Amino acid sequence: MGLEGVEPSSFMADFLAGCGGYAVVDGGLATELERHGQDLNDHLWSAKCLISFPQLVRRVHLDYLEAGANVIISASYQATIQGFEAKGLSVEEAETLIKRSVEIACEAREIYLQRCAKGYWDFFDSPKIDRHPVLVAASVGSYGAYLADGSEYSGNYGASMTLETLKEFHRRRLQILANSGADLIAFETIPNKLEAQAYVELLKEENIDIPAWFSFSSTDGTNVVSGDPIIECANIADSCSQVVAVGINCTPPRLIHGLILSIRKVTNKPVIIYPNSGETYNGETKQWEKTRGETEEDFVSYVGKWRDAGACLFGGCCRTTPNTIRAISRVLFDKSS
Ligand code: MET
Ligand SMILES: [Zn+2]
Repeated sequence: MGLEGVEPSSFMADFLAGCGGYAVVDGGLATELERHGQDLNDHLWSAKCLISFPQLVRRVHLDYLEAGANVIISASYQATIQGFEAKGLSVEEAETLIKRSVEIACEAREIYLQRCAKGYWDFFDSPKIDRHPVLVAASVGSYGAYLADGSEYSGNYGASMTLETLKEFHRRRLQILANSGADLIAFETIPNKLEAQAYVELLKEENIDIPAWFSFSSTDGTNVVSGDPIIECANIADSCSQVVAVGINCTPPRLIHGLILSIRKVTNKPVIIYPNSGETYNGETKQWEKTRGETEEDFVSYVGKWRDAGACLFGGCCRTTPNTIRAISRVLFDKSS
């Protein structure tokens, strides 16, 4: 199926065509930094690494590119001016770090493309990789991700939360990311309708001139984490002409198929999915817990089914690794090695 029946904007259509019909998105960033030994048990999460170990952030982006990713997502998910200020940084320093997150991803792309041009990989006898188009997506995490109090996974911001408050929270970072050299904005792990609406209005009010994707998360396969129906959320994304893909991230693989079908009922925009490993994050203990024993093999065995259901962009979220991405790439492009 793939692109059949889908009318993406020319931006996404051209990109997908250049990738061979489907695109591979990277895998978990913060959890991969943790796997490399970083202690990110902090309100800033992956953004902490922008300060303490930017070379590692670049290395992980590069690992994902080598694994076959066509899209890498910047380490700005939890990088907010308000969060950096709370750590004692000035507004100027915070803004520089947010911009830097995209620059680091662009540097990784540059290194990768240079290596491809030089045939570096053949020389080192690494798995052969084709030169492929690469986009840098600037990550925007939710207000709940900034709060780092679990509301990222409940979508519950309290009765007094308003659209205007959310817009003001996100406005400045979005302006910075839109002018950072990123190809598009990745609004990730959106937990409720209100925040999706805030993003739509901000894209318009701020005349953001790069495209965006909207990606929601779910724990029941029908609603996003707040309980708002995925269909209503996808409708909001569909209403915005700058949105070039709509989908799901940081959600267990077993729920993805049904969610793709729901999203496709209300939009013809390309569907993006990048599930987590199937483990569950416990906000209190701040640990990932095994749930139904989903393994990497299970994850990858779903990919063909997700493609048949109409998804066009495939990657991984928390606790997935470059190995997951390599396997997705093999399934999609039928690579023998
Ligand atoms: C909680 S979802 C996190 C998404 C982010 N792009 C990351 O991988 O770190
Ligand atoms: Zn995640």
